[in-house]
Amino acid sequence: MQVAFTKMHGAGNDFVVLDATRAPLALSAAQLRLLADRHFGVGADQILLVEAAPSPEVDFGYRIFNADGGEVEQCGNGARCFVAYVHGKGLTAKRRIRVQTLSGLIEPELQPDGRVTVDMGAPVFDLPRVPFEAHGLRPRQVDGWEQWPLDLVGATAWVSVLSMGNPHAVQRVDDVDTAPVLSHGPLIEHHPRFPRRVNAGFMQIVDAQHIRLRVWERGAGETLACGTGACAAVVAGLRHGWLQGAVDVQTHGGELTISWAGAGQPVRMTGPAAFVFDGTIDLPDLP
Ligand SMILES: N[C@H](CCC[C@H](N)C(=O)O)C(=O)O
Repeated sequence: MQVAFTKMHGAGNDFVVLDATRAPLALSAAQLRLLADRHFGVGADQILLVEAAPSPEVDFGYRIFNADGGEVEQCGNGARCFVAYVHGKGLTAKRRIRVQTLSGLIEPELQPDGRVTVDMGAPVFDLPRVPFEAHGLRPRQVDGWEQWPLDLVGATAWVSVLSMGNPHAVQRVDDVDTAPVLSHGPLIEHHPRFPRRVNAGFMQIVDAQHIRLRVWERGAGETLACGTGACAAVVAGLRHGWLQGAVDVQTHGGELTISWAGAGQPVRMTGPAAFVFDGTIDLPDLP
């Protein structure tokens, strides 16, 4: 099957974007994994599907699949690329669009300087909705908010737990360059307390308005940037009282700016979105 695609990235978090607005596109998990494969396919952290509006209240549908082929609820860097894609490809003349995802409505907006701002919706702290199974665990209160102990092999990670539509476990570290991202990241991702797995964030507080962040992503491994991970880290830092106001998040792939006005309010993320190339791939039928 010939599949046309566009390769994009948001701060180095890279995507294969597929236009399914004119005809539905049903790919198997094996086909999605092949598309994301950096040796046998195109290569990407996630596959983004652009779909026709599922209801009159929104402009488009937006589906996200990790490199492992699993569908997920939200992708922040992808949301910025999404609006750049639909505007750049002439699918809309709007610069602010309403997009339906599995986890709800988001509103990305193209800014005059080419960066994109996204209303990512409000964070969720209700542990069963993350989901996180806390029964039998005793949290510790750190400054303004709780952290939960995760028993890893021979170590305990104390994490702040929340959802940005997708699950996040954020821990504070002294130096992201020496943080155990590659060793502890997969252990946290697959920890039994997270029945749908989890994205593992490692946050270094530089000052009240600057952090450095690395994220081991569910279904993709360490990425150069994670938009929802940046939102989750800043929300955790604000709740703990370590951060204030709009926060610049430095990742290996670039810089994001995140702000949150508090409980029940949406998180706003601003950052880049880049086109890389268009292509087609002859995708084999893989069940
Ligand atoms: N790996 C994530 C999905 C992609 C999120 C990330 N690429 C972003 O920019 O938010 C998950 O399984 O929830």
